[in-house]
Amino acid sequence: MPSINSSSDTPAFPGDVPTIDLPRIDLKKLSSGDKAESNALFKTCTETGFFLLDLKVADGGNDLLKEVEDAFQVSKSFFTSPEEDKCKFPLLPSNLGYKQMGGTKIEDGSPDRCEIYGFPQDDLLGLGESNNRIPPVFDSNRALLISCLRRMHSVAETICRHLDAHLDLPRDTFEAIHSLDKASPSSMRFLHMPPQEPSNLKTSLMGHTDNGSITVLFNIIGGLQILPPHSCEWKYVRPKPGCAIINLGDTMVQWSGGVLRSNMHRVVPPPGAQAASDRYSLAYVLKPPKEQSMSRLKMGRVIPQEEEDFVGDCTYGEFHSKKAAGVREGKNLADNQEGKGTNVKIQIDPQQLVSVA
Ligand SMILES: O=C(O)CCC(=O)C(=O)O
Ligand SMILES: [Fe+2]
Repeated sequence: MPSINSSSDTPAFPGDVPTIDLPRIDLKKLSSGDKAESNALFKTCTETGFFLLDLKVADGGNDLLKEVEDAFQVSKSFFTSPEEDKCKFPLLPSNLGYKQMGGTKIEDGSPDRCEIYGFPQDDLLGLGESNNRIPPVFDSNRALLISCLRRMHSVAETICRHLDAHLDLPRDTFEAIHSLDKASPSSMRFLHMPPQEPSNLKTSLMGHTDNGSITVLFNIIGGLQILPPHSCEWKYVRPKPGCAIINLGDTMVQWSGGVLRSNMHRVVPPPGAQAASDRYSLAYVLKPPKEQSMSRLKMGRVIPQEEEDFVGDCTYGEFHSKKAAGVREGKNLADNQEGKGTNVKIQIDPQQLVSVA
């Protein structure tokens, strides 16, 4: 397994593929309230909703990187176990559990090239009803996963604090919504994409916007692509050792009345020499409780109040089901939900849109 801290044991990411130059925000500076770093964070959250977060020198940053590396090993043990064993933990209606390779479709209606295990946060933290059956390899590594989850949640909280300030919201607005004390559908998502047959390369995970609030993503091998605002050309994100990739999800667009952005992204086979590598990723998907309202926040001087809410007054739980139903009906639900960066209608086949996280 390649290292998340250095690129020396990973085949090189090629220099000749189109990449997006995401800003690199320093967690240490954010944590100490650095103004310029905070402004850079807010700018990218309104433009693409994506950025790299440098963890290396932040307090606890290296501990998190080490734990993520260990968590990758745990997921590798799970994904390399026999299919019949993995299938004993099937996908639940909440999208948690094991999604087999090919369990969803890609743009052309063919099966995806990605297997996923979603570990519910509530189960890890002992909140709500915990009648989930957890695969033994994840179950026996709970201490590691809980520590890793708490660190990723704390990273998301730091981002929440800066967004509160820039949106002129009362302190702790987003933090309180996402408190670890409340039951929520948040999860740790482990993904595995094996190398593909070079003569038959297809999208591994189709285009989507994340339907939570903030995703803290770790990957080592390339393949993640973003469709930048006002563009029809997918661009690769070049993984940077020591950094997480952060992206905002749909709730942030709703609550901010479109000031923040949740951007379309997908995963394709790794480029160049990386194509022969197994690709593992870990996404901490921070979500609000199911009963949380999705209406835009009627506070502060930044969130526009004059327009209609995109999704009307509904709870997060209802929003989640509506989005999934819309996708089933073939409705393009991304074009008015991505936020400020969008002023052209993106032409995407509705079949490409799926609520994956
Ligand atoms: O594997 C990746 O790099 C991205 C995964 C992703 O977009 C997701 O889990 O929602
Ligand atoms: Fe995603």
